[in-house]
Amino acid sequence: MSKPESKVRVYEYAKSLDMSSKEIITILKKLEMPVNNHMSVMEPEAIGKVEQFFRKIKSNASKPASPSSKPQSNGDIQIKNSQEKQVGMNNKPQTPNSSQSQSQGGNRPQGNRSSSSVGGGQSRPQSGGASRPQSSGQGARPSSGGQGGQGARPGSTSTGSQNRSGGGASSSQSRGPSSSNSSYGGNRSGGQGGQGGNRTGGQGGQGGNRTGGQGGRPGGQRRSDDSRGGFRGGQGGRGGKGGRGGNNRNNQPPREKIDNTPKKIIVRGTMTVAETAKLLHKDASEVIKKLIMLGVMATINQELDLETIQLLAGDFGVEVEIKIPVEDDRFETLEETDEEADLKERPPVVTIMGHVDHGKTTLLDAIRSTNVTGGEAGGITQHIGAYQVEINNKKISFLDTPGHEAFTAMRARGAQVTDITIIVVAADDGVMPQTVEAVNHAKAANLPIIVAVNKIDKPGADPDRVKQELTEYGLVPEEWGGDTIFVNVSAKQRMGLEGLLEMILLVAEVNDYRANPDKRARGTVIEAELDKGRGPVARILVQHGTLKVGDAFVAGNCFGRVRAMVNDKGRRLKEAGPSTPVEITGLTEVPQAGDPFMVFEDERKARSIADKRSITQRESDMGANTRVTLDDLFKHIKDGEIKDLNVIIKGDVQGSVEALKGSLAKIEVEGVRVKIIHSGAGAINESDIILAAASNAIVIGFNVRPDNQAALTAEQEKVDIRLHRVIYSVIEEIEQAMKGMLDPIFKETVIGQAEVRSTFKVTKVGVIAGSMVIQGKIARNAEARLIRGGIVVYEGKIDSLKRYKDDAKEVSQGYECGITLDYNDIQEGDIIEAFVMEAVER
Ligand SMILES: Nc1nc2c(ncn2[C@@H]2O[C@H](COP(=O)(O)OP(=O)(O)OP(=O)(O)O)[C@@H](O)[C@H]2O)c(=O)[nH]1
Repeated sequence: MSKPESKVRVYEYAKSLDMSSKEIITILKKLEMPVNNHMSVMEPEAIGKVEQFFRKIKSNASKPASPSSKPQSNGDIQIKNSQEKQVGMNNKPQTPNSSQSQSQGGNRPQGNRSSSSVGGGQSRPQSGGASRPQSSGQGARPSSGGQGGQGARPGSTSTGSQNRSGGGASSSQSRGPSSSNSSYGGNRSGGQGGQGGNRTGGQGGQGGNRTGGQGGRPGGQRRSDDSRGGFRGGQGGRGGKGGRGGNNRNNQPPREKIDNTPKKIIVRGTMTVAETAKLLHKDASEVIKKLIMLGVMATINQELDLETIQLLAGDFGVEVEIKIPVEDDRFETLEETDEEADLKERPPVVTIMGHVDHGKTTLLDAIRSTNVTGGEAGGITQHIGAYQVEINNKKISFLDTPGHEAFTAMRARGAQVTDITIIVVAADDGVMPQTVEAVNHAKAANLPIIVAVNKIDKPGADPDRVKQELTEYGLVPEEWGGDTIFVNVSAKQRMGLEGLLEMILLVAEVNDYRANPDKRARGTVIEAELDKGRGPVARILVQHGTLKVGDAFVAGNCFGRVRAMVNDKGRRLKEAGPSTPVEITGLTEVPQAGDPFMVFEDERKARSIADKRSITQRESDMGANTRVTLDDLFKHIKDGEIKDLNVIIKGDVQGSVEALKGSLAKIEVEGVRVKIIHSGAGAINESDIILAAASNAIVIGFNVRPDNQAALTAEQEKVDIRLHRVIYSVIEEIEQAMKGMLDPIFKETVIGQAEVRSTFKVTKVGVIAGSMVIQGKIARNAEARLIRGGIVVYEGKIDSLKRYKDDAKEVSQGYECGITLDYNDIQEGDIIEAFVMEAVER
């Protein structure tokens, strides 16, 4: 049988190697072997040479894997044939076939057991070789097994070659024959087989060989497979099929492929080509080919998107079910419902706000230092953005960053970390603008408010006046029939602090703050920074579940694994439950304050979610704004998204603010009402913008302008600011917007600002403002407004613009100029803002 089998046609041989006939013909021609076309018969010699050629390539390649890939496959058919022959031939003598035989030799390996038994005895050579096999080192190395794989195909040979060397000795002893065979890689392989598979070999000479091929694989065990599939086996993986190998001998049809393609696969996200192939039960090379046919050039490690995976699977006739946990990458919106029984009481989280210098920091420090719990005394307190105190065996967590801007900025990012707010008001100073802002920020967040009337130790302290003033803002003390808790304290003298803490506990009790500690942790980043020594550090408030060292997590668009965790006393923790502030290391990047934090099952998952989040964020950054603007107000109203139009009003004087509030309250448009969430006199500041952003509000400026920072933040946060000088026009604009009837309008574009450095009175001309252009440019034909302390004191045309004595068309930033307006009350320090009106499409 050997003979017939040894005759293989080019196309068969090519097919067995997963190659094209053309490629084989090219190789044969290169090797100067006679060949006409794909039907040409390949004599053993030709096959041997081709295999040798592959072997050579292989041994030159640093990585055995790649080249082999194809070749190996060859093994399949051909080899089988060869094997079969081999079997028949077992005897080494047959060198001729050897080429194949060798290959087969490799194949045979499998023979070990089964076959071996058969031929075993006969093939001494190998057997011989075989025996030592292991010893042979190379073959021996299990790894060689891998090689064995290669061995299978051409590779096998190569292996073989090594083997030999390795087994050299042995082989040599084993006998020349094999060596002679060795001329073909195969032989050697046999030889090696000896070594590798040897053991097997031990039994049957040939067995040995075959083994050889795979032999590599220590496989004594695998033998079973091996036994069959020689080559394929060798080639790895396919070993399975190899099984047939065994049969081969019986001349069964060379390869009948068992189609184990799944009917359906479940896809949970993007996958690499290798992963997809595995899922489809296909060789990566097969998948890559298919992809090429689909017009996708991909490498084995390339990530395939869902669409491509679907296409690909469809091409293999496999149904795809996509199961992507969508909510995972927007985990902050994930609403987890816990069983009532799993909820345990948790400490309240408190934020302190108030007007500048009213004592927020002093109060925070006082509370912290007077309430170090016994167990933790002596710990070095450190700033981690929040801290916990204990009173009456109950804990309270304080956020350490006082100020409503920080609070609202977090809220604007979607973070709801606070349960209770404390508004600090100095008893000697009373309610000030930022007190009102703080109250409105707390109210906008729907949080309970406790008023701490501070500095009661001061001589001019008048707590009742504070109470009185706050009633105007809806905070009425209990003793006056309201429901707001007022506590008199002196942060400096540490008076009244316990009372304050007790009140916090009371509010907490009433509101019954609870969380489930027995699940994966979720929380919010309070602060984060890059520490030179420790890398990115994040201060987290755990809000649900329990965070443990070693947990993989996502924070914003960053991910990591909790390497170390310390609390505010500098103590290392292994785990942290709800309402606990902790500082963690183990992040890959620095997240932002307000970023949501959540634990995931492993780092891989965390990474993929972080990646998805950053992509989504980039997309939304590029996309349209999500804030309400007057221009699209009507659409929101129609869509039922808006029932209250949140508005912040800033005016030049309290009187005009009140007038405007009254007029806006009267606007009636079906189903919608104007809700003023904050108002005050003075320029529009950053705090207003942040509040607007957090509350989806528009800002109305009445005779005031945004300060620079506010303008910048408004642009970033896409907050709609409407500036007016006539109450009527405000009302009309809002009303029209609510009805969806805003006319196309002219939009004002500020082109520059100049600061008045000195003024000169010139008869008949008026006051000349000697100014420095501090931003943009001032143009002669632009309109101008004069701003003093954020308030617009005049608006009109620019009368004249001069550089030295000459009229100028425009003057750019960094240059001085003289400006006259049709208005003479110009003062040093005033800002002249130049603007033009441009028609904009709605
Ligand atoms: N007499 C007296 N002085 C106090 C009290 N609390 C704070 N102060 C003083 O008031 C000043 C301002 O206190 P801070 O705690 O810095 O005020 P703050 O509200 O944190 O100020 P900003 O951080 O600037 O917003 C400091 O000089 C404190 O010593 C108090 O209860 N009594």
